[in-house]
Amino acid sequence: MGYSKQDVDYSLYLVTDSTMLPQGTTLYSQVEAALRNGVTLVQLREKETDTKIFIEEALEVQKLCKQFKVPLIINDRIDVALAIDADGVHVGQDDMPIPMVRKLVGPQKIVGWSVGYPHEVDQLAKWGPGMVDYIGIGMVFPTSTKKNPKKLPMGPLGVSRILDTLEERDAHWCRTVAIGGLHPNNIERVLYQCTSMDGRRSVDGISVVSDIMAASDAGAAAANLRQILDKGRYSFLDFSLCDRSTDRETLLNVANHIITQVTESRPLVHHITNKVHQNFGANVTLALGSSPIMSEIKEEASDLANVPHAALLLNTGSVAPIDVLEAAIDAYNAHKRPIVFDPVGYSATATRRTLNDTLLSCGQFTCIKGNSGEILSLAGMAGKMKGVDAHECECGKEVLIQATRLVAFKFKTIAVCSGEFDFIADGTMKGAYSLSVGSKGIQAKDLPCVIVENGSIPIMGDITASGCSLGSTIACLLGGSGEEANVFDIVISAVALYKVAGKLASTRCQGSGTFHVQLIDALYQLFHANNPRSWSCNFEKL
Ligand SMILES: Cc1nc(C(=O)O)sc1CCOP(=O)(O)O
Ligand SMILES: C=C1C=NC(C(F)(F)F)=NC1=N
Repeated sequence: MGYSKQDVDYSLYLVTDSTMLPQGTTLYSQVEAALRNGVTLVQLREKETDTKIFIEEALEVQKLCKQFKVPLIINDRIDVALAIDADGVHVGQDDMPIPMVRKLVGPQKIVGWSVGYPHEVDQLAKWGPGMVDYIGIGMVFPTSTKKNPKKLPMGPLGVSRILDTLEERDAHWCRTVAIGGLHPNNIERVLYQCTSMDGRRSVDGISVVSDIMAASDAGAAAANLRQILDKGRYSFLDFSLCDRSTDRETLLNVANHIITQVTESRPLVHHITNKVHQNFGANVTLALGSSPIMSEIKEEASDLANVPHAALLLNTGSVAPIDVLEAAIDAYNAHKRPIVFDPVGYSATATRRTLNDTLLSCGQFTCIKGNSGEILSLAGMAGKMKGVDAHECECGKEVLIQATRLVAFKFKTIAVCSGEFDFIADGTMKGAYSLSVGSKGIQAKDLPCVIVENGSIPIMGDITASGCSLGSTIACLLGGSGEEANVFDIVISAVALYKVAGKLASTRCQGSGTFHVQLIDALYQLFHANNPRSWSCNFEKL
């Protein structure tokens, strides 16, 4: 190998499989086309091939790799790797133990290991730098390529957890690739979402089998993956994620402009929400000059996402089947339209936690909004909760600010923690992602955060769907905004509008029944007056 192990480029790692070759292609034609179009590392993985043929294939593939100066890794078969003097080997958890592999291949060869759990990183760290050079983190998404998988898909959150463990164990020498069900429709999201909490690590590359090996045009498939890797920006919205300073003056101007745009565009706000919220959410949406639709029909999700200015409010108090929710997330992500996610009762029960975790791993949300209990749980700070109900969470502002920033960072989203004080943090990083270096040192504590408050409104907690309808309000403003708007400003404007309306309604109502009606009136009046300068709430920019 004419280069040192440190120089290996893990960015686009092809793992071969001869059982899925399309008509008219061969193992060699697919590998060569892939090498010609940006693959930087090749692993020969032929689980069903006899040794003699495997050796012949390995020697042929080795010639191709040498032509393109790309290292060749042999999967599992240490004997074959030694026989042809390959550049390295990759072994799984049930294959030959790593220390034995290292002893056989010597210090110069690349040794890769399949890792699916943090405890396997603990072992790798114990062995130290001379053993494992890189790990394949998988499987990220479901895949039919790996027969009898022993692991469940871990999702982007699972990848981030492995990256965190590498950082915690200071395994700085170890490189990483993600693998499992990776395709053009989800790779940007993996690169964007999978960063360690210390801001220092993201995966060094992605590894694919079927996206290239089963492609009728392997060169085009590889080139497409290459451009995704080099792009460095996940544009999950068709409007900008540009940064904007949110001082009060600017913000009030922006709020006025956003409301004007909503008025002109009358956004379609697609609610998938719980039965209690449906009627009230529809009336809040209408009061805000927007058009509500409550649809839980899987087949129409794509048509609705395609309607100009559509936005999705996904409130997991809904009892819609999970495949409907996942289809809606896919549709709105595919159409680059905003999704507001309200993980109602997150972690209150194991069922809800599992449902919410599944949804969190299957898409990119523009905004995640919850009460303090939900946000603390999402942040992994549930220990700070006193009870599951928001009112009982008497933890201080500092803790809630920290939790809101952690949720924003973990999910690369605009996180909203609603309560007497509303906390809003921007973790979108303007959609930027980089291989290897994570968020370039930016951590949750560094994220922009704004506090909106307007005095306490106790009666807000005495009506149904008051929190859920903040979600409707955020979705209306996100749906109606134009391409130059900034998502952080839009969400802050929506939170402020809702807070001012709540306060106004609480001074006019005679009880919780009229509060409901007064809240809709206040939203209607504030929206149509469109005079944010008159809004009484305070902003604090941290
Ligand atoms: C070889 C392999 N290892 C996995 C793991 O999770 O360790 S998943 C996998 C197959 C990945 O194939 P595709 O890119 O076609 O989904
Ligand atoms: C099972 C595997 C898991 N990961 C990888 C790679 F991505 F290449 F590291 N290769 C494998 N064969």
